[in-house]
Amino acid sequence: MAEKEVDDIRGTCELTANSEDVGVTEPQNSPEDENSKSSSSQDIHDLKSVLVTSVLNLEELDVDLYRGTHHWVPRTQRLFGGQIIGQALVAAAKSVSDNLYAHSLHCYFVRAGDPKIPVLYQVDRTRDGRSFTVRSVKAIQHGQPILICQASFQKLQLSPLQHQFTMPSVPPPEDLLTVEELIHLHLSKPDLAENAKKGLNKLLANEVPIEIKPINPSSFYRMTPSEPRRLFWGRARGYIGEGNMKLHCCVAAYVSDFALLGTAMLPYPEYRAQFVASLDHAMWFHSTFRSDEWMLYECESSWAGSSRGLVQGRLWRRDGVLAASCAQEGVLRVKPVTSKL
Ligand SMILES: CC(C)(COP(=O)(O)OP(=O)(O)OC[C@H]1O[C@@H](n2cnc3c(N)ncnc32)[C@H](O)[C@@H]1OP(=O)(O)O)[C@@H](O)C(=O)NCCC(=O)NCCSC(=O)CCCCC(=O)O
Repeated sequence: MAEKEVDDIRGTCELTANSEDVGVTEPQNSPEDENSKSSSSQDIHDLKSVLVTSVLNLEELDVDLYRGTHHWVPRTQRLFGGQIIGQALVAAAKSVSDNLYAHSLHCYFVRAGDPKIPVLYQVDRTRDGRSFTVRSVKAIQHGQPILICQASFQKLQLSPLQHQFTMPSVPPPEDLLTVEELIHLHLSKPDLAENAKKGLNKLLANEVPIEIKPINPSSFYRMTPSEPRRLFWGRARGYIGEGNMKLHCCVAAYVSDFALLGTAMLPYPEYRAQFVASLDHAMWFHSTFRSDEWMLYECESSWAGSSRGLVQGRLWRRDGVLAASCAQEGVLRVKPVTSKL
């Protein structure tokens, strides 16, 4: 395996990070949750997800002021964007009443997050309306904002207007391998270089709180040039349970930053990332879902240029209901694979 391939697997795997009662969405035109668990997957869900016991479990310091810590930090040594978004949504949701559900959020990542210290979340109660309520959250480190986020919440309101795209047809998660199983497959190759083995073994030691099953592993890992589109099944590792949609939205916000921006690099395997970071992230919640059950994440990039890339994501329940959509722009500074610089 080439060094770049290990790097790409590492880049993708490392971008899953680390969070009890949160405070975010509910059934908007919600069909029944048909995402029932298969008995074969039950055993690995016996342990509560570290996402709910740790990362999304913020400490309340004062009114509308919270502190979040990190469970996992990517190799880049800057905080995982999904963690900051998920924690910001938890903080926002804590100041809204139980009959309000998150329907959208809009964030800018203005500075890199420092993994050595916790993050403070300061909530501003921007507006409380009859139907919609808006919160602004500043994530702060070293006295300066690292993320600014607006989140909007709505009372449950039904409507006769309902449509959605159709979910792509893909093999079910039961027929696919997890990232860890794929790594084991690579490790079993007799001609694998020692440094590649070392890199892959390090990856296996990572405690990534999300389980991933790529639909097409070779394009997922940029082994061949492909259209800027990436599909994978994903779910929170461990048990979360049904009932708390607020929490599931925060977990989904966390997951939504995973492997999204890298989609814009899929057509260019001859380049490797030199500096890749998300600049902004928006998300819309459409329906009830369980983030600890398999959901299809469909990522596509509509544009790249000017050292930036634009990507869109759709999160599907396995019964075909569109649960959430997101969009993100990021910095993409690259260098040729052959470059030693
Ligand atoms: C750094 C951000 C994006 C702002 O950039 P800029 O305005 O350029 O800030 P500076 O502080 O002036 O520079 C930072 C750094 O970059 C170098 N730089 C600047 N311009 C250029 C250039 N044209 N060419 C080359 N290098 C340039 C500059 O010299 C500095 O280098 P250094 O001195 O070595 O530090 C800023 O807004 C920011 O950091 N925002 C936070 C972004 C973030 O942390 N996002 C969340 C994490 S990323 C993530 O979790 C998702 C990744 C997904 C990847 C995937 O899906 O595969």
